[in-house]
Amino acid sequence: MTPPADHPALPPSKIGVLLVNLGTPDEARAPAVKRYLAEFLSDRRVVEIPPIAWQPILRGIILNTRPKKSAHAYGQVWTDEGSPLAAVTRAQAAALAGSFGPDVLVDWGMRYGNPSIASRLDALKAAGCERILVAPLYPQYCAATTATANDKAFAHLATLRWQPALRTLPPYYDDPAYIQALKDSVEESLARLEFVPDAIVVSFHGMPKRTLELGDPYHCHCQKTARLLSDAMGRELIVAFQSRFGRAEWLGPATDTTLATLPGKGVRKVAIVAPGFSADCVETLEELAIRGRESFEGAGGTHFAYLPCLNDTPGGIQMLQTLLRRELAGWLASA
Ligand SMILES: C=CC1=C(C)c2cc3[nH]c(cc4nc(cc5[nH]c(cc1n2)c(C)c5CCC(=O)O)C(CCC(=O)O)=C4C)c(C)c3C=C
Ligand SMILES: [Fe+2]
Ligand SMILES: [Fe+2]
Repeated sequence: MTPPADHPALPPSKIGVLLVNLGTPDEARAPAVKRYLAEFLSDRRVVEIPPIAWQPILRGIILNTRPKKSAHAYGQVWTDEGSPLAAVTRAQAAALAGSFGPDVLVDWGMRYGNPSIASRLDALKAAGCERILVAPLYPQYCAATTATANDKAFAHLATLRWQPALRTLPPYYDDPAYIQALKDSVEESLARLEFVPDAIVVSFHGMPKRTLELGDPYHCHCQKTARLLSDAMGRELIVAFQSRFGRAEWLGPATDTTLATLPGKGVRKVAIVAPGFSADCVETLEELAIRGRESFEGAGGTHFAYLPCLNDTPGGIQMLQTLLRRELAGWLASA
């Protein structure tokens, strides 16, 4: 039956999957980094200082000093496909395309910068997706990452007259598929090394300690991931937290201090892995693989290896397929 003119025909109903990661500058140059940091560090889920006190510090000091330093760090890891974080997230979406059948479209977006969550939700909706699974790619829940990604998606829905149905991917810090993928990836990377490490450091992104006291489960999620990985591998792992920012106390022990003290304790060969990052990025490739190595070797370490994230490896993609298929199951069954 032909619909009346004021009710245009819609494309057939589809399902969308939107992979979401943190975000990254458009270029490895200070002005682009400044734009990105201004948006990121103005998020009240990330910096929980009242704006009246924080914005003068951010605009008056941090955005005048940090972009240049960070742009240098980005410059050291930038690729032909752009920022590693964007390149890997794009590759993950491409590798997942078609995994769930022809009626499930897979796209990707960033919480800060481009492509924005709003623009990709609009694109999925325009392509006929009436149901969208938003998948923040953070294994460990944190209000500063998972919650703010979901907030942003729902805030965009608040602007729409005709909303798609939305669901979100829960954290997967203890999911057997995630732990198995990590174990396989770490063991494959270790097998390729030309040395046997005395110790393996597991480095998670840090957070202000106060967030743990306020009830954020992030620290517990990180510890559980590390314990399960340690059990699966049958060996001890050293847990540490990286990327400290600002003057407040952060979760510890700090990765840089840990790396600098290990040689003094007889650990001269080390491997380091960052299971909280679903994609390699400036925090892993520059902070760990470059500066971490400098700290360790500067303190007398002789062998250092950074083990890559799951990224778009076959094992990483298979793990994402398992997690996403589980969330899509109800929708696929009713399609
Ligand atoms: C208050 C500051 C910050 C908090 C809190 C924070 C939490 C947090 N971040 C990630 C993951 C990533 N962070 C990345 C970069 C990055 N993080 C901060 C600050 C905080 N992060 C800054 C200032 C930067 C930019 C780089 C720099 O200037 O040092 C990235 C990489 C982005 C990229 O472009 O490659 C990721 C990923 C998590 C998981 C987390 C809390 C659990
Ligand atoms: Fe961060
Ligand atoms: Fe960093």
